[in-house]
Amino acid sequence: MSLPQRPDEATRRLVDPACRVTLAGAANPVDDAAAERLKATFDSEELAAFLHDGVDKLQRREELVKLLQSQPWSDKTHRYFLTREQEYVGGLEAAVGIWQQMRGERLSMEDGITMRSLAYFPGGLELHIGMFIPTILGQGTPEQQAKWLPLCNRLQIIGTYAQTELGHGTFVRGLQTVAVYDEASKEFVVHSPSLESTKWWPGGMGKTATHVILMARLFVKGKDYGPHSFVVQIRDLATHLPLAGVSVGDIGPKMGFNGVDNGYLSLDHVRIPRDAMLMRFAQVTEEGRYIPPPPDNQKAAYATMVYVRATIVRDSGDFLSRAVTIATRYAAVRRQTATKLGEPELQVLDYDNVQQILLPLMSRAYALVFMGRSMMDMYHSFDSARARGDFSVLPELHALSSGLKALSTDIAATGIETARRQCGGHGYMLASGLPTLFNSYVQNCTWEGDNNVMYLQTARYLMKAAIAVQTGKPLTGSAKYLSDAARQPNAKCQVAAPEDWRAPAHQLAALAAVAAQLTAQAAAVLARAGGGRPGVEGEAWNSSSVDLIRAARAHIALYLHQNFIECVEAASSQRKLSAGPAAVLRQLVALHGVATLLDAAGDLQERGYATGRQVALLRGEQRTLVRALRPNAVALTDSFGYPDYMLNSALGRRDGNVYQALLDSAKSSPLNATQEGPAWKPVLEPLLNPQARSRL
Ligand SMILES: Cc1cc2nc3c(=O)[nH]c(=O)nc-3n(C[C@H](O)[C@H](O)[C@H](O)COP(=O)(O)OP(=O)(O)OC[C@H]3O[C@@H](n4cnc5c(N)ncnc54)[C@H](O)[C@@H]3O)c2cc1C
Repeated sequence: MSLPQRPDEATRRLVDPACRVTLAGAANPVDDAAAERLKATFDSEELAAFLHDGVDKLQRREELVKLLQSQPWSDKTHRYFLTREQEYVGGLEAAVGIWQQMRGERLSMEDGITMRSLAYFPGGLELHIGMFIPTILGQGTPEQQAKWLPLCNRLQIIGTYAQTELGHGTFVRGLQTVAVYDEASKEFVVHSPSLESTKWWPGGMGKTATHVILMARLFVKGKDYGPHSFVVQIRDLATHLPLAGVSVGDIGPKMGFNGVDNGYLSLDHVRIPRDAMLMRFAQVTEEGRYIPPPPDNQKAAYATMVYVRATIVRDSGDFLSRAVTIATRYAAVRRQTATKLGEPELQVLDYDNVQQILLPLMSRAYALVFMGRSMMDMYHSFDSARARGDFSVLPELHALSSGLKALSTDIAATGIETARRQCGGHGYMLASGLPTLFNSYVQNCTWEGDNNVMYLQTARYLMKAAIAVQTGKPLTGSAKYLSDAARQPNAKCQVAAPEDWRAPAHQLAALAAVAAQLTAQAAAVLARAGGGRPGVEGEAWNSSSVDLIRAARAHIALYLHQNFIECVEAASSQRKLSAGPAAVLRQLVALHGVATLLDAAGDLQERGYATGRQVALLRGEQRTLVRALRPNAVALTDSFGYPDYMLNSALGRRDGNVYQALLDSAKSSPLNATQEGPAWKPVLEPLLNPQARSRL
C-alpha cells in the first residue's frame, strides 16, 4: 500500500493560494455554536432547571451520564453500526447492566429510570418492566403478587404482554385464543385454534421472555366470558427452550426498534394451573363458578389505560424536543450559499423557510413537554381520588388521554421526520441520530391503540357532550366551550391587526370556534347516518368516522394550547421563572397558537368564523413571531437539557463540531475495518486486478 506523500515546499506554494480562495469566508461551526449562545436574551440554564424540577436533578443526570459512560454495555460509539443480533444482545445487556448497577450501587428507582432514558437502548426487557409487572400489580391478587413479583424483581423470570393476534389487534373482544376451565383437573387449557389466533407483536417474546400475560377468551362450562389475563410460562428456566405445546419465535426485522425481539406464539392445548388466571377482579372458583368483576373493575381497567397513555403523552414532548434540538443546533452551524463568492455563507437557520419550519416545531415541542407534565399531574390527582373511591373525573380523563395520546404522537412523529428533512443530506445519516429517533418513535402512533381509534374514543365523549348541549344540559370540563358556542352560533373572529393574533383570548376563541363547529358537524353527520337517532356504535358511527376524528382532533388541539398558556402563566405568576425565560416562553406560546390555527386555516373560513384577510394576518404574525424567536433558537434547545451522550448525534452536539463528529463516526464503520473492503476478494479483485482477471 502506498502511503500518502508529504508535499514538498514547492507543491505547497503552488496549492496554497487556491486554498485561500476557496476557504475565504469559511466559518468554523464551533465558533458559530458559541456565537449563537451569545445571542440569547434569557438564561437557558434557568429554564432548563425549571423544566427538570431543579438544578439538583440536572446535576444528578450528569453524574449518571458519567456512570453510564464508564460501562462497556452503555457505550454508544458503535450503536449505529450494529447488526440486528448485536442490537438485540446489546439492548438486553444495557437493561441488565442498569438493573445490576441499581442493585450494586443502591441507586433509586428514579435513577434507574433516568439511566434507561439516557442510555436509550430498547431491548427485550421493555415489556417486562412496562407491562408484565404493572399488570400483575394491577390485576393480581395479593397472593399472586407475592408469588410473581419477587421473581420479576430479581429477574429470575422475564415476562411480556401477549394480547395482539395475527388476526386481531384493535378489536380485543374478537381474540380467538381460548382458556377453557377443566373442572376435573382444576386447570385451564390455553389453546390457539387458528393461524389468525397466533399471538403477534409482544415485545421480548421472540427470544427473551420466560412468561407471558396471555389475553385469552375465558370459557367456563361452555360459556364465553370474554378476554381475561393469565400468567403462562412459555420457556424452560434452565434451558430457555419452549415448553411442550409452545411454538414461539421472533417476528423478524421491523422498521425500527430492532433491539426488541417482538415475537409470535402459538399454544397447543397447554395446561396451566387455576391460579395462573389473574383474579383480583374476575374469578373462577375450583368447582368452576365464574365470579364476575365488580362494576369498578371496568373503571380500574380504564385507569390503567389512562396511566399508560399519560406516559406516552409525556414521552412525545421528550422525543420531539430531541429531534428539534438536533435539527436546530445543526441549522445554526450549517452554512450554505453565499450571496457573493468569498463572502461567508448563510447559516441555514437564517433562511426564512428553515426558520418557519423549525421554530413552530420548537413551539410544538415545548407545548408537548408542558402537556406531558400536566397529564401526569392529572393522572396522579385522579389516582389519589381513586384511592378514596372517587372515579368522577374518569370519563373526562379517559377522553382526554385517548385524544392526547393520538394528537401528541401524531405531532411528535411527523415533527421528528420534518426536523430530519431540515438537515439536508446529513440528516439521512444514522449518525445524525434522527432516522433512528423516527423509526423507533413512530410505532407510538399504533401501539396502545391506533391513533384513529384513539380519536374516536374522544369523539364518543364529544358526541355525548353535543347531545347534552342540544338537550340544554350544562357542560363542565374540557367540553364546556360547546355550551358557550351553542349560545353564540354566529360569533365572529374579532382580530383587526396582525398582533391581535398573539392574544391568548383571540387564539382560544378561534380554536374553540373550530372545535365547536367540527363537533356540531360530526353530530349532524352522525344523526343523519343514524336516521335521526344519535348513537355511538354501529354502522352510523363507522360511516361518520372521518368527521368524528376531525372533531376530536380539533377538541384536543384546543386543549393542548390552552394547557400551554395556563402552564406558562402559572409558572410566571408563581414566580417559578424570572422575566427573561417567561417572556420567551410567552412568545413560544403565541407561536404555538398561531401555528395551530394555521393548520386549521380552512376550517376557520369554511363556516365564516374568520375572513381570508384575517387568515392572511395570521400567516404574517407567524413570520413576525418566528423572527423574534430566532436569536433564542439554540438557547431554547439548551433548555431541553439533553446531554450529548443521550442525543448520540453528530449533528446535534452542543459544541457544534459536526463535521469532525461525522468523520469520526464514519471511521467506525465496519466497512472501513480494512482499506480494500470486504468485496475486494470475492467480487472486485477478479474484475479489477489484471492478474486476477487473467485467471478468469
Ligand atoms: C412496535 C409495536 C409493538 C407492539 N407491542 C405489542 C405488545 O407488546 N403486545 C401486544 O399484545 N401487542 C403489541 N403491539 C400490537 C399493537 O397493540 C397493535 O398493533 C395495535 O393495537 C393496533 O392494532 P392492529 O395492528 O390490529 O391494527 P388494526 O386494528 O388492524 O388497524 C388497521 C387500520 O384499521 C383502523 N381501524 C381498526 N379498527 C377500527 C375501528 N374500530 N374504527 C376505526 N378504524 C379502525 C385503524 O385505525 C388502522 O388504520 C405492538 C405493535 C407495534 C407496532
